[in-house]
Amino acid sequence: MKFTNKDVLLFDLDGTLIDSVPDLALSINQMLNALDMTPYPTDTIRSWVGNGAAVLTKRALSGSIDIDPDLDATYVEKALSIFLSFYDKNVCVETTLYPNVKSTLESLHSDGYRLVIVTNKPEQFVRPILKHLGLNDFFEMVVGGDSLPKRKPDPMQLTYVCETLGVSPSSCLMIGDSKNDIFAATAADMQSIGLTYGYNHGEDINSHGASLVLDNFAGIIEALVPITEPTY
Ligand SMILES: O=C(O)COP(=O)(O)O
Ligand SMILES: [Mg+2]
Repeated sequence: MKFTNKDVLLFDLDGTLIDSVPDLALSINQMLNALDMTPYPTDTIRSWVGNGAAVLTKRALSGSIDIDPDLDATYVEKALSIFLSFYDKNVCVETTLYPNVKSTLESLHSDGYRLVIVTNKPEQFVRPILKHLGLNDFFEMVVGGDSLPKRKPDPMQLTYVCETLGVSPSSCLMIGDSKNDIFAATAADMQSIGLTYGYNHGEDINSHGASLVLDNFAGIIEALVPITEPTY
């Protein structure tokens, strides 16, 4: 599978560019500890990541990916604000880049692709993490999970990128580790690449209809037919 005529590459963040679970798990467990609740193993928390901070908090309070419908809204608000304040202090302590991410983004950027982050993570954390890991200058735009009324798997963030940059969905490619990324791309009429090494709630990324599935981030370069200068 090769992609042609792609100008804009939309990247998911957590589970795609960065392994942020160590810092997320630490902050979730600090929050649970502050509320006198039992902490969870990192692997359990990993399977809850991908739908934004509020959903992660509700899953942690429920002790399950399936949110307890009887959670008290005021209690959730309090827990979320505790989680966010702990995460704010530990946003990039043990977070790492996945293999080949930096070199691949560098190459795509210098080849003239326009690079955008579309994440469900709250926007306030995104640029600080990108700066810390030396990726910030590659991205001309960041859309967070709280930047708009809806987030992935809704297509709103992706459509917003198209409108803001003045491009059509057919000239964009969404790249992510979770079904939320693939479903959002499909709903926005965009092609997509799924990456196998991320979180995806323990599910197989092959089963969600991605245009292509890759094991290695560096494979993105080979999957793209290079943008060529117009010939006169
Ligand atoms: O739920 C999160 O915060 C992670 O979001 P992402 O995988 O869309 O970057
Ligand atoms: Mg992700």
